[in-house]
Amino acid sequence: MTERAVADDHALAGELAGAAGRLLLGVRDEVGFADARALKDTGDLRAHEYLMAALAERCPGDAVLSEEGRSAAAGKRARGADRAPTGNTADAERLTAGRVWIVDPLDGTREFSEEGRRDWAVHVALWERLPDGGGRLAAGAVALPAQGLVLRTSAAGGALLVRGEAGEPDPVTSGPDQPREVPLHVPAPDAGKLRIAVSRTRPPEFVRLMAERLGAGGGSGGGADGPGGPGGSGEAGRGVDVELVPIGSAGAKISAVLLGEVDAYVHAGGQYEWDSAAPAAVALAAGAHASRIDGAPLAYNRKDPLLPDILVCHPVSAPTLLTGIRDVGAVPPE
Ligand SMILES: Nc1ncnc2c1ncn2[C@@H]1O[C@H](COP(=O)(O)O)[C@@H](OP(=O)(O)O)[C@H]1O
Ligand SMILES: [Mg+2]
Repeated sequence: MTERAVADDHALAGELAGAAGRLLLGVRDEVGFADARALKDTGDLRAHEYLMAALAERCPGDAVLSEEGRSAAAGKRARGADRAPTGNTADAERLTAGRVWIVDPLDGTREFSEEGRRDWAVHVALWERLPDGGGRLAAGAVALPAQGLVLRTSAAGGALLVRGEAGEPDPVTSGPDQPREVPLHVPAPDAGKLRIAVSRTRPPEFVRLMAERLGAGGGSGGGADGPGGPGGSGEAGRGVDVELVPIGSAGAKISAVLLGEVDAYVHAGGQYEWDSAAPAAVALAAGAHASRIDGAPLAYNRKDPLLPDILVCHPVSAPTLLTGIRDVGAVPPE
């Protein structure tokens, strides 16, 4: 039986993601931007080691699956490191564990190494085994250190936006008269418009095709919101004004959906459980739709952590997007 070392896993996820985020801001200051490889390696390793040590101390007995913990098995060390990173819980143990922390110590490593970019994140999620043998994301937090924000699940149910936890509070959005913690609900899109976040470096080709089709009023119109698009009038032939917005980091893109900066995130072609576990936990708690691009639920703590595609949006947009994705032939075969 796993010993529960904390009363509130949600607050702990937020605290650890925020602290790792502050540490990463310090690494940016210390290492600088002249050698991008050195900055990426140092950031990955330091945030990973911090989270591994903090989870071992605060939640002894829980299993951990971290992006950087894989390198330990391969005996890989970051440049300048005197040893390989602390390893993940062995697969045999993780796959029978009751509680598994799924963490990405630095998501959007490329953007972290580019001066001035704010689209990188720290992901901390908790997966919990259910009595029926299945599992669910029980808690999650995404820190956006360069934006001074943490988005996390709440013990009361729902999600919270916490300002100033991961870094300096943004002076535009935070001040003495602004509450530090506010409930977070995914906003509905404007009628007839869809801003879709895509990878800066690996945008799936089908998203552009889908945008063109939706813009031309195409699609099989299977969505509950009709062929006019999310919140649209549903008049046949009227297109949705689709804009593709390149953003780095899965966590930053899903946060952008929850903060109303974009309306959806669509990705395919490759990704792992740590890239989406924490942001998906927060998104679902904030009332968003989060699924595979064929509409199937996202499943975590599998033997193979590959989880190559994802759709996150307001539930009102999900039928249009799932239909649009299917119509351009992007749904992978079973
Ligand atoms: N085709 C692919 N294969 C493997 N990982 C991918 C991928 N596309 C995106 N990712 C991972 O998903 C995260 C977000 O990517 P992007 O910024 O391109 O949207 C990145 O995580 P890391 O930065 O932790 O490596 C990236 O490595
Ligand atoms: Mg990642």
